[in-house]
Amino acid sequence: MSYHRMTLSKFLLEQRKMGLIDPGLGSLINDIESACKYVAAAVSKGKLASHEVSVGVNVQGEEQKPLDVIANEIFLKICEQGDQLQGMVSEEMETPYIIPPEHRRGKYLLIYDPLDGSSNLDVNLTVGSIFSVLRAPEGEEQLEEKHFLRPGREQVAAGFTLYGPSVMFILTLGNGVNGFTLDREVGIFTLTHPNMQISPSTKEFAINASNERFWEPPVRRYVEECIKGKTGPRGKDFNMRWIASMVAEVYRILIRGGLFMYPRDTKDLSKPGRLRLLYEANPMGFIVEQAGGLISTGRESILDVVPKSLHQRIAVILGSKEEVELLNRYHKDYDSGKQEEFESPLFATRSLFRNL
Ligand SMILES: O=P(O)(O)OC[C@H]1O[C@](O)(COP(=O)(O)O)[C@@H](O)[C@@H]1O
Ligand SMILES: [Mg+2]
Ligand SMILES: [Mg+2]
Repeated sequence: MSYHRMTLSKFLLEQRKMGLIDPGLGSLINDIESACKYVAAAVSKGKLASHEVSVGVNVQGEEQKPLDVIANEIFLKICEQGDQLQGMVSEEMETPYIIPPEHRRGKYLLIYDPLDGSSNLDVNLTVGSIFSVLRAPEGEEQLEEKHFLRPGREQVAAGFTLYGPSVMFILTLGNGVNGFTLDREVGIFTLTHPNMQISPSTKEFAINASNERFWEPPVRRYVEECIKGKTGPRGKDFNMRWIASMVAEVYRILIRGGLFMYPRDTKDLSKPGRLRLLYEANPMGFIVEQAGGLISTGRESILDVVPKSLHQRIAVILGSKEEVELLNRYHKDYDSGKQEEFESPLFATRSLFRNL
């Protein structure tokens, strides 16, 4: 039983008492928490939850799963009724949802990925929801798309959930990262992972290696050196993971360190990365930096990027500080011409996994 632990509601109350958040933000996090519990219940029903939902192709051109649509609706309905928002942006909606006047009393904007890693639903692996909270503009008559296009540094809260063997809620309000586990029998999130910290060094990295031939030289150099292990320049053996579910990858990094990247590649030059800036990279970046890690494109901190569009994609490198710093250095070396070996046409045709 979990009754001796601090609940998420009590945690938010304490934050309010200490003057770290205002009551509106506390209520909004409570609404998001409720939405996540409903999504968790739907996800755990699997195919049983999926009937009678019409799915299509979302604005990214990706096929929606029924649970993407169900989770999106749950967030919309619960967070609108909570009266703390002016508007919402979601992976599953092309344009912002402006809260109708009768509920538009709040001071915040919510940006979310209702279900992350949804390609894992069919195989019953961990998925989650990701959210980012911004302050709504003051004194604006009309809320518009441009009001959501703000750098990640301006987030006032961010978090994600895991719908896995246990349901978890990871939260930052800008003063550290705390993890809560759902006690399913009583329906309450309780604080199980206070003050989460990412270790600065690691021996684990995560990348979708099937894209190897499209990687830029600095990324190839990094991965090659990790694979060489003890016999290479890193002088230690590395392990590799790829879950194809960013929420699960970031959680693993919060627990035991690591490096995760979906870097810029040449697969589709119209897309500067796979992951989305507003509802994947920014909230995860806020969490990772609050836990002592780093997030970068390889060339700049993601949290400083000024978004140009709602569904903008971006290169993501995040996790243990020393590894992200190393990758930043490799990008710098390459851009300044110092990484000559990797510019040679010979290297471009070599496979990291064949010729070691
Ligand atoms: O299938 P790939 O190319 O390995 O991509 C995996 C990545 O795509 C994502 O699933 C994208 O998220 P969505 O499921 O919300 O579209 C990430 O969670 C994950 O890191
Ligand atoms: Mg996602
Ligand atoms: Mg999604």
